[in-house]
Amino acid sequence: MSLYHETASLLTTPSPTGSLKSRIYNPNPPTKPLKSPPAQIYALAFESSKWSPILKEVVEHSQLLHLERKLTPPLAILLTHDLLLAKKGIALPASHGLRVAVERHRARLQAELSRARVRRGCASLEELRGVVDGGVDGGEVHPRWIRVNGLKSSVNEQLDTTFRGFEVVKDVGEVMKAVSPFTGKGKGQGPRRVICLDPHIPNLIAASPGSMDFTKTAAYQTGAIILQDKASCFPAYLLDPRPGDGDVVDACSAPGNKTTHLAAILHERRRDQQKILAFEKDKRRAQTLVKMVRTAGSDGITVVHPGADFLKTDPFSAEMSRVGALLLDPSCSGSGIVGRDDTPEFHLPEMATSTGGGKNGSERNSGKKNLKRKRAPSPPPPPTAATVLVDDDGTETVVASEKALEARLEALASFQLALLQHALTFPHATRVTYSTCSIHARENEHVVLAALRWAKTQTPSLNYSPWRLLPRSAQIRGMRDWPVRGDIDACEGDEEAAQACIRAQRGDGRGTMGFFVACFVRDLVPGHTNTSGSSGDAAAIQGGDDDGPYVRDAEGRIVRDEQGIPMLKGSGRKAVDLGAVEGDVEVRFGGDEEDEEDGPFERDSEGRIVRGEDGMPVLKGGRKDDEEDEEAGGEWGGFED
Ligand SMILES: C[S@@+](CC[C@H](N)C(=O)[O-])C[C@H]1O[C@@H](n2cnc3c(N)ncnc32)[C@H](O)[C@@H]1O
Repeated sequence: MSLYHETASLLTTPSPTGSLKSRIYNPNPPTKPLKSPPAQIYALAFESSKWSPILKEVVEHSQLLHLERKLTPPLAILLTHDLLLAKKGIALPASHGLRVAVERHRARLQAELSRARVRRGCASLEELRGVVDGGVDGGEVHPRWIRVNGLKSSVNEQLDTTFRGFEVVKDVGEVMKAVSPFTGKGKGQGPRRVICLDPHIPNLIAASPGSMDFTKTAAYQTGAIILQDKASCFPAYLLDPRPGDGDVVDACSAPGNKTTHLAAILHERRRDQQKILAFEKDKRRAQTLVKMVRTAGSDGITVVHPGADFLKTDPFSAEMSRVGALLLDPSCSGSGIVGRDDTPEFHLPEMATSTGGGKNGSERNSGKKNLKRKRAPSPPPPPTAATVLVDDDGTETVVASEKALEARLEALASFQLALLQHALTFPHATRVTYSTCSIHARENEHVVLAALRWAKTQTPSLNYSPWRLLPRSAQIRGMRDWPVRGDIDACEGDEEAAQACIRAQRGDGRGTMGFFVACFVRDLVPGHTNTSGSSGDAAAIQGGDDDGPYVRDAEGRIVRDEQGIPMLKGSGRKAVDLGAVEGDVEVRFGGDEEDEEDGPFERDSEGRIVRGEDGMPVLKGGRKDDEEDEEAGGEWGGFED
């Protein structure tokens, strides 16, 4: 059986179980071994399915099935695909009957493809490829998310170069609507090139699918832009590493989207003295990570540990002694990933069409022989989550029943919990994000709650308060504003925990993949020293960092002792001895910062206090702190930075 017959039979199996990949590589129940290379069958099946809405028109309008009686509808699509779109053409000997049957209609098929392209308003085949790759034909409309890499470029620079000529619209809904060379407004006008700047994640842009093949741009090839789903940007942004956090661990790093995002965040906040320690267990994937880190220009601040199992790291080793924040994004079921388990529908040409054939064509098509020809089986229904799991490392597991799915999720959840527990044992860590691209509560809220329960008894520390979830109100602004939160039932009715958890859902109009993230935090107990961030502390003591010289808790509030005295970073000293003079500390009069959600001072979008040119904090309402001091006339209100 040829490659084409095997692929046709695979694509037309009635009621298939599992995704296309699993049916080729790991069929359940087992089928006869394939004669053609599985990778070749997969590529042909996937690509032809993707193009099949267009190829269906080409085959129908060219009358191919009526002119070549030995072709079946699936064979016609597969062979036409390779003839018109594959680099090497039809993979059969030149004299093979099927190849000859299709090649003799090359000109006619080519002309029909050009017509189909023009009908879609595309000026070139490349443009049409962009539309098809963007999932417009048959797939779910999903924007192309592009993160501008602050280590290499800026949003303004990219707007002037890569996105020159793009229309800037106000939200992602408009971006998603702009894909309509087939439907709606853009019909017949070619794909509109539309972008919007994301309101939640800095430096993130959503572009209309099919507007451009960004992988071919100089910006992508030089690491100035990175293609990364919006939801996948949540963990590094939510982790929000601060100067006092010292080094940051990325526990499960490859391919490196979040590692490079962390690096960009540290760089933008001028925290290059902090290092990222990136672990990746899989050696092959670690190579991709190394490449990505280099291309993104993050190699200066990232130490990659290729082939290293995070579970085997010693949190008490010298290398880890400065680690104050960890990002944990372990392997998961991948159930939230867009386009992973969705094989595009395989569209088949109609047998008895007269389209484009005129009267003669219809008459010719009505012959007895034609009527006898077997009807093509209907296209396979898409696989369901209950039949296949494609994890985010690309591993597929066919699960034949709900019970098997449960067992698989259970196994993943225990592995995820073990990694999370390990992260929570780092002696100087005060922030840990846990994320998955899974939609299952079993891998998300349940793991988080189990880790919190475990941490209460297993990680007691004299230096730190117990681990807790960073509440929504204390999250960095974009994350606080993001409306999709954790599942309240999965959080056992705990509204606060559900609000602290962040979810993203596929297909809800916000243009993201399915995702989950939560941040664990704990505070340094007053009087104790966090030794994790010596570099950050040094800067803080000299007054050189951006959140002042005092120890702050995970929510940015100044930590005070029982008498209300702020603790100085690094030294564990009190900021001032009440019996002594104010000296080098700044004394603030007026309301206590804890009276308000984020204190009395103006803060920027990242929660940092805004200061005037002289370095004085600007009070809400526009006055500087020293002006307030004079006006307040000496009423004691504690210290502020
Ligand atoms: C979800 S992917 C990480 C994606 C990555 N954070 C990104 O944004 O590009 C999970 C990765 O964790 C790796 N991994 C799994 N178990 C690990 C372990 N025990 N230690 C280190 N890496 C591990 C897998 O090989 C896989 O590359």
